[in-house]
Amino acid sequence: MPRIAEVRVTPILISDPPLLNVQGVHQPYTPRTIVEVVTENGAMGLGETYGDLDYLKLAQEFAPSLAGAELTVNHLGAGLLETVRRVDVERIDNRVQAEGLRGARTLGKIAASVRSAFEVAIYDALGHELGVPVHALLGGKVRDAVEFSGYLFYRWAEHPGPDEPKDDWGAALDPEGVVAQAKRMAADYGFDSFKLKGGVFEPAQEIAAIRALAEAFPGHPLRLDPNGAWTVPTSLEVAAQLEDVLEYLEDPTTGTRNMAEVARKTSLPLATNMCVTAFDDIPEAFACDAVQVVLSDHHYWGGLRATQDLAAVCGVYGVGVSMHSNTHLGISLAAMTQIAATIPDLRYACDTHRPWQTEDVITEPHTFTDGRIRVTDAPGLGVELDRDSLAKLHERWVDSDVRRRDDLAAMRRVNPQWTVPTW
Ligand SMILES: O=C([O-])C(=O)C[C@H](O)[C@@H](O)C(=O)[O-]
Ligand SMILES: [Mg+2]
Repeated sequence: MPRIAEVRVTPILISDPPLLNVQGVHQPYTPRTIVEVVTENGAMGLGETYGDLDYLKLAQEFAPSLAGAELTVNHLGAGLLETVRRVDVERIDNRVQAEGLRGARTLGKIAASVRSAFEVAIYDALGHELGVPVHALLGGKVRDAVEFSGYLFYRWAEHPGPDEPKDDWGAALDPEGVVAQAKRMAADYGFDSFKLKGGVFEPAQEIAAIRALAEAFPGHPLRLDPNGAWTVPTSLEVAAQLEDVLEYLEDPTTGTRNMAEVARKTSLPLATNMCVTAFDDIPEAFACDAVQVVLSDHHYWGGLRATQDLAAVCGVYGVGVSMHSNTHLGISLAAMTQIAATIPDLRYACDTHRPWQTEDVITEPHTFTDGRIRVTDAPGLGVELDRDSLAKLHERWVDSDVRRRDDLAAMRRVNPQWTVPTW
């Protein structure tokens, strides 16, 4: 087996538009961590994960231990566990508000997210060593293209501060704005299905937005995701009103018990990237049929093989599997596409934030045809690092004091009284 010669971990800050969710609003810049694994033969592999300070610290502490190791992935778990024990957990910052959008915040999930960046980078490097795509290393693709869904957000036209990044999407704060956004996504990317990020306005307003989408796109699969903003009665009320047009309802409420109660009383499937977010969550949630679709995030599920394991477990229980997304760049999108290509029973189009990103660290950001990304057979992930861009985005990180994503703090810049709402 070739050995790893060098590992580099680079924190960056990327521009992010003012997208609204139940926590608040995306900050102008959000952190990501980029991992490079270089083999003794000069092959290189890339990985990407969350960039909040605790993830970064763990990645930085773990990286040196890989120098000289074999280019394989099975030793990653044990090595990382050792690092987790060594890192002073007290120093790990515990106030990351964005975590509320992806379920419980646990050290296990943080470690899994860090592991995933190294796992992906090792598979990428191995693919380059062997001249085969990552999907071949994972058993082979079962489809030539992966379908994605248009991820719609209520949003402001601009961030509130001067000299903050801008884009040309404009505001979307009512049903008309949401439909206009969906039309542009359909025209530019060919998406067939749409997910609206809810939990922003009163449920009645979000029901009206979904109704407007159903009218503009008759028969197209629609989803609504308020990130657990609703009580059980509100969830049931919304479900009753949208039963005829939603493909699934995503995390209407929080907690296994509440989700199970909603699931028992609606015919709509419930999807989640908040209720079942780790293997430990599965026994209880599946036993009470709390969720019908698990939306994986290969970062916090622990990597590409873990995502395949998740799909296998879901298959046994008749639970659907698909993918949620979080502000990501092209390395993670390449990884998502490669892993999605290997999962036989992928019944739903995956989420992606790609249309919202104006920057990337790969030389050729992905394009969509008919809402799909072609599964490349090029070696590794099939993407190339844009060194200039990485350096520029790292410099931004060095010059800034933003060290975590914090949608609540970003909203409080505009509304100091802001608290996370529940309906
Ligand atoms: O499906 C989800 O809940 C997400 O994609 C989580 C994200 O963080 C989303 O809420 C966002 O970008 O605001
Ligand atoms: Mg979600």
